[in-house]
Amino acid sequence: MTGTLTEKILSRASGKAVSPGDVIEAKTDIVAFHDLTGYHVIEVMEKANMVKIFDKAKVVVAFDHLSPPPDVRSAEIQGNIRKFVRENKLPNFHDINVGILHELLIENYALPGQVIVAADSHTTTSGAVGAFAQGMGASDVAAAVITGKTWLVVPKPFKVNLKGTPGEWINGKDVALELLGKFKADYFNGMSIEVFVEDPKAFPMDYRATVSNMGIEMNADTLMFVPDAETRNFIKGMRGVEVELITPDKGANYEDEYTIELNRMEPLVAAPYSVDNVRTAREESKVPVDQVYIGSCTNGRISDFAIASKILKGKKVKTRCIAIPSSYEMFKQAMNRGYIEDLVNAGCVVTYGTCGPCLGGHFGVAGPGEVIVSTSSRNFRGRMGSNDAKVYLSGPSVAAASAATGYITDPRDLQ
Ligand SMILES: CC(C)[C@H](C(=O)O)[C@@H](O)C(=O)O
Ligand code: SF4
Repeated sequence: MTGTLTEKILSRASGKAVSPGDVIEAKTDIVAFHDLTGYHVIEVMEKANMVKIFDKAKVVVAFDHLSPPPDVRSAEIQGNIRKFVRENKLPNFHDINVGILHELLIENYALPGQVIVAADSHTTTSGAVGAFAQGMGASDVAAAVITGKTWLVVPKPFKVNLKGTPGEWINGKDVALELLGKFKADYFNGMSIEVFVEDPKAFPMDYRATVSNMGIEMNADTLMFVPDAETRNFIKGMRGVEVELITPDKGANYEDEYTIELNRMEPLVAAPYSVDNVRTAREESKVPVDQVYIGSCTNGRISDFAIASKILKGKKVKTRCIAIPSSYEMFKQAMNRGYIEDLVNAGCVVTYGTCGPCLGGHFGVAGPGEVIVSTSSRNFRGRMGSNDAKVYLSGPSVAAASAATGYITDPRDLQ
């Protein structure tokens, strides 16, 4: 039998040949939670009187949402989780100085062919390295922490082909927005998206992580890039290990497929209040902007900072601009390459490794009536603060260009 990537991974994890629609019990390779949901995961385990852990090495905990704690309640929650981590001797714990969970999973843990579940919807991000990664609620994650297993409905596979090479200002976000604009936010419900990249070098891991991250905005169960030379090089570069690549069989069956010609793409935005309200940045070029946010587990990686610094170096921002690399590692890389200095000199406020303004938590919450251009994942009403704020999602090139001019700006139109 020929299998898709989804079928091959889930067959391995469940110990039997699977097909779309099957309800299966799958072994989990990594189970993870963060401060905000970890609180509930632990509560579920304690209430059930089942505080045991299937494999301590396979549980990952990171502080990112309430981090560093903006209030007493958040500090208390983090304190309780630290205690749980200490008492259960969990080795893979990342306190406030490491970064956003999904970024840490890609940098340090996720491998092609794994099944990863975590108590956060953007767990799909690990699909970038070819893992079947799905976000789940706290109870399901608690069950996986205890048993090392989870139940799943095998999704229907959909194939996306990325052809050619993206232009200078195009990034993974534009591909995600293109898919959202074309198919809308609920089309991929019950499906897994498998992305085939024609030229592995043309679409690097950072871009892949952005697209996989937004897989959940497309309502897909997961969004995986078929592992290739880029996957191998990325993991070797980050962790010094060689990985085995798992790939779909030739002739595997997909529900449908869609091809994107990368060289024909233009910088896109998602206008308020929906991720699939997609337009070109040029169509929105009259909109004045109050604040720009460059960061989050969607677009806070080194290539995002490279683009932002290329645009803002030597300029002064005309909006408030907040820039947050998604992890300490990304911060250090951006610092060593001079990007942090460029952004600070341009007038940006920079910190690292927190969800911060992405979900209106802290570090730059949107005020009433304000217009925000953000590289993060969601733009529904109230997402980044006030219900009356308007959030436009974009990639880093449009975000940085908009900070430079004070209006939504396609970087090709910068003087
Ligand atoms: C708080 C958490 C449960 C949530 C998620 O699951 O995605 C958050 O990370 C988000 O991006 O909205
Ligand atoms: S950065 Fe935003 S999208 Fe990512 S986990 Fe944090 S709140 Fe969710």
